Amino acid sequence: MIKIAVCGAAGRMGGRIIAAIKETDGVELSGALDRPGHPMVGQDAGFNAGLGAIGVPISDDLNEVVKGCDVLIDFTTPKVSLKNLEVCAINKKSIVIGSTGFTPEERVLAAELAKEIPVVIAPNMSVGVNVCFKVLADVAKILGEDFDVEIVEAHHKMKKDSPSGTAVRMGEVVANALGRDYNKVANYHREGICGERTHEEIGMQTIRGGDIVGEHTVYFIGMGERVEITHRAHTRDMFSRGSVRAAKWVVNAKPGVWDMQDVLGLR
Ligand SMILES: NC(=O)c1ccc[n+]([C@@H]2O[C@H](COP(=O)([O-])OP(=O)(O)OC[C@H]3O[C@@H](n4cnc5c(N)ncnc54)[C@H](O)[C@@H]3O)[C@@H](O)[C@H]2O)c1
Ligand SMILES: O=C(O)C1=N[C@H](C(=O)O)CCC1
Repeated sequence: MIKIAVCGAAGRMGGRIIAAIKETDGVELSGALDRPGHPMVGQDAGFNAGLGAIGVPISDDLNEVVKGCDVLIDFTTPKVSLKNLEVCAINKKSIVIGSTGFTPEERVLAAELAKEIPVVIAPNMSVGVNVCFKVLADVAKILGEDFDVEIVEAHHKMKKDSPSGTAVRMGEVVANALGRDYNKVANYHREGICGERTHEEIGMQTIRGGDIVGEHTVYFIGMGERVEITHRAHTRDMFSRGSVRAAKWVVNAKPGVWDMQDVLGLR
């Protein structure tokens, strides 16, 4: 039985991950963690999952929760995830990180901390989005330089980072396939007389509102036709099931940073 602890247990994803652990064979919830001072600390973790009491209280003691697990699933913020990664490395535990909004410097630090333990970091744990990542590279290569690339994403109004981690990854996949440097060609802002679109840029547009779970469209726009690749999430459950699948996979992986392409065998 693989012992999984969940960090961010009082959050939107935390509740769904606890529910996914409960429905999955071969795993058990060993601990649940949220930030010191959160009103749900001390309460049973099953309530946020809609399960009623399951006998695992939400703790604010990171070291104790990590010591009691084989793998930590963490959906919080980049800064919290880096701290969790450090504590997992000290205790030789695996970790699955779903938090988004990492800066390039934070990604380097994560890779440094992952030298001793296996780590999955993925901006999107759904099978559908990961298939999109794979086909986007092929589509970009086939359509080539004659098509302009624009990415539009939409999420709920509580989301803190922008653009989404998934949209950034889609931009990186397309830029790599076209031999461009994503950080140089991403255009996050158009306003006023900003001039014609450059050939190489990848436009990134963000919509925030209500309870949208997550939608991403990559547009390949040519003269006379366009191709659109869209993914729409209906619930958070395929992110949470993906994170449990990653947790079962990562406990047998070699040290280093992996992502869902590795977990799903899509590389
Ligand atoms: N990879 C994916 O598939 C995927 C899917 C959905 C969301 N996300 C990402 O997951 C993250 C969380 O999303 P959410 O909608 O659940 O957010 P949320 O705000 O509902 O939940 C985050 C939780 O983390 C807790 N937290 C904050 N600081 C903490 C600390 N120091 N220790 C322990 N817990 C702490 C918060 O109290 C909160 O309960 C975001 O970065 C989001 O973009 C990723
Ligand atoms: O709800 C969120 O927040 C989501 N974040 C991820 C991202 O930033 O790509 C995945 C989709 C949901």
